[in-house]
Amino acid sequence: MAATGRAAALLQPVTFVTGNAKKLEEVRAILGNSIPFRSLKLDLPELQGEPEDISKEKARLAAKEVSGPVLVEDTCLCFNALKGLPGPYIKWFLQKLGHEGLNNLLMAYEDKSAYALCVFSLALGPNADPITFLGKTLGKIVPPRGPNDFGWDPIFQPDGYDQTYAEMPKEEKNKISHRSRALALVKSHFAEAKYTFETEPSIQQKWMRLRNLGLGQNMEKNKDLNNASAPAPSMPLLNFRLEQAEVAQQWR
Ligand SMILES: O=c1nc[nH]c2c1ncn2[C@H]1C[C@H](O)[C@@H](COP(=O)(O)OP(=O)(O)OP(=O)(O)O)O1
Ligand SMILES: [Mg+2]
Repeated sequence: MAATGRAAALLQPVTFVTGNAKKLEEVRAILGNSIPFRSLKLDLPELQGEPEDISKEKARLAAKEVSGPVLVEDTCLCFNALKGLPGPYIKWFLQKLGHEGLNNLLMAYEDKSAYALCVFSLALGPNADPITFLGKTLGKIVPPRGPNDFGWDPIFQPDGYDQTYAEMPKEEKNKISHRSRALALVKSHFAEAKYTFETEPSIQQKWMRLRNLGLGQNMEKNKDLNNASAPAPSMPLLNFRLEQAEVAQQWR
């Protein structure tokens, strides 16, 4: 299902899959109501390799898990003196070395410059080729300053600012961050592609219509599955929804 010419109809809203609550918080704040999405907390296995390949593979795995359209992202912190490392491995470097250890990695170098890189991948379904969106913010690595509530924020000071990401008000970080720059491209893509979404309430309305027409015998027992607050759909639920949507189509 490629986004060419005609608007693609997505059965479900896009699911943003991440195991990181702080990422989700920022994505929510940055996207607002611009793209209808829901979230699923899942720590996906990550391939080793180039950031774009890691992100794309995450999207493929996520789309299989969700059986629908997904958005994922992979974040890198790249030190220029180390030719881009730790890059996508920053999570493990941070976990093992902490902020001080990351600073120490650069002790032998004068060049403390670094960049934060965010690679979002959108997969429209389990068999679709993911599309990537890159956002980059240049800065430098400094001894930690500010609240320690999100990863390496206290040691990254973006160029042109005298505060670290951690010291900045959230809205300020979200204006210039690697994540917001990548999401600006995601937003433009959605605006251009004009995807249409089969939203939960409309599925529910169709279900009500079918039930009123006496076609809902098998659906009564699945009623709770159609609750909009139900957890993200598993394969059987998606099939069930598909059937419903298809049957509903005939009765439009
Ligand atoms: O804006 C950020 N400011 C500070 N730290 C950040 C930021 N964004 C990601 N991070 C941290 C989280 C993780 O330690 C590593 C990226 O690893 P990464 O695999 O992308 O994130 P994750 O495993 O926590 O969540 P996910 O389930 O989406 O893969 O950098
Ligand atoms: Mg991860």
